[in-house]
Amino acid sequence: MSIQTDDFGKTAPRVVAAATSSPQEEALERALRPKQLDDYVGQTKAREQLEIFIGAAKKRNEALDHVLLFGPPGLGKTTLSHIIAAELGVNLRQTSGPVLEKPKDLAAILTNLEKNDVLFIDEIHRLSPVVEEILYPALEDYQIDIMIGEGPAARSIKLDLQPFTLVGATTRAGMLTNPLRDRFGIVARLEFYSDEELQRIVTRSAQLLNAAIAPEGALEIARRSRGTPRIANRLLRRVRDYAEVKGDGLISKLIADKALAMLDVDPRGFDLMDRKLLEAVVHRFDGGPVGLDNVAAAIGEESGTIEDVIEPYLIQQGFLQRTPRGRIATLAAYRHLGVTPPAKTSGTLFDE
Ligand SMILES: Nc1ncnc2c1ncn2[C@@H]1O[C@H](COP(=O)(O)OP(=O)(O)OP(=O)(O)O)[C@@H](O)[C@H]1O
Ligand SMILES: [Mg+2]
Repeated sequence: MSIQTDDFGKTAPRVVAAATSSPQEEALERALRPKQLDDYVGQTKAREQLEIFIGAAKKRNEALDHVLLFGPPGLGKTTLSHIIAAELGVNLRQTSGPVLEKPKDLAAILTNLEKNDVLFIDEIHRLSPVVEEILYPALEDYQIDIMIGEGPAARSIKLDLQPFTLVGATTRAGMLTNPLRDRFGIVARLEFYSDEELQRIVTRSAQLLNAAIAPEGALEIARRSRGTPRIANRLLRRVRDYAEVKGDGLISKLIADKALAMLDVDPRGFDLMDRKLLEAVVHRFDGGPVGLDNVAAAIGEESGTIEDVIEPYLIQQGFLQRTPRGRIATLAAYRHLGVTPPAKTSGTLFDE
C-alpha cells in the first residue's frame, strides 16, 4: 500500500513561480527526479552526511538512523527520501502528516514494514497528536501499543516492529514538537541552490527532455529560478515551448531572456508575488518593520505561505530582513524596485 501525497493543504496560488507543485506537475517531476546520490546536485553537506551514514548502516545491515529533512518547497526533500531508500536498497513507503488521521492508519503502515525499510512522512509537522503519540515508541524501540476491542473489554497490546528508518520532511522545522524532533538522529537542512548548481540541473533536465540548450541559456534559467530546482525545471519547460514556437528550438540566452520576461519573471528571478510583497513593505509600511499578519492582509496571501514559500528566498538574497519587530525592506529591495530609500536610515536597517 502506498499513499499518494499530492498537494495536501498546500496553497499554490502563484502561476509563474509557485514553488509548490500541482498533481500534473508531479508526473513530470518524477521523470526528472535523480535516482541516486551521485545524480543529486548540490546540498553538499547533507549529501556527505548521508553518504557516510548510509554506507555504515549498510555495512552493519542495520536500519539507518531516522532522518529529518527540512527546507522550503521544491529543494529536493521528496527526491532525497527516494534516493535514501534506493541507496539503502530497501522499500520506500510514502505517506504524509495530514493523510494519517487515526493511530490505526499509521499502525497499519508500520506493521507492514520490512526489515530496514524507509517510511517517508511528508509534511510531518501536520501529524495529529494522537498519531504522533504512537510514533514515539515505534521510533525508539521499534514497538507500538495498540488498542484491541472497545469499551470495558478494550486492552492495549504491544507489537514488535521490524527495524526501520523514518524520513520526515517539512517546510517548517519550527512547527515540530520537541519530542518528535529529538528522535531524529540525522537532521539535514536543505539550502537554496547556487546558479551553477541549478545550471547543471537545467542542463541535465534538458537532456532528459531532448531539448537543445546553450550553456548560457541554462545559466539564464538557473539565475532566475529562486534557487529552487522545481522552479528551474518548470521554467525550462516553458522556455522550451517558447524556443520551439518563436525560435528554431535552441534555448539560447536571448530566447531564455525573452521567454522569462514574457512570463513575468524578473532579472532576479522574482515573480509577481515577490514584488508584491516587497512593494507592500516599501510603499505601504514605509520599509517596515511590519508584522507578518499585516503584510499578509496587505497582499491578500496567507501568512503561512509568505513564511514558507515567498520570503525565505527574499531573506536569503538580502532583500528582506526578519526581525523581532517585523519584516524590514533592505536597501537592495529599494534599488530593485527603483525607489529612492528614505533619507533617514538607522544603521541596522540597511546593512546589506
Ligand atoms: N539536488 C537535485 N538535483 C537535481 N534535481 C533536483 C534536486 N532537488 C530537486 N530536484 C528536482 O526538483 C523537483 C522538486 O523536488 P522535490 O519534489 O524533491 O522537492 P520537495 O523539497 O519535496 O518539495 P515540497 O516541499 O513541495 O514537497 C524534483 O522533481 C527534481 O527533479
Ligand atoms: Mg516533496
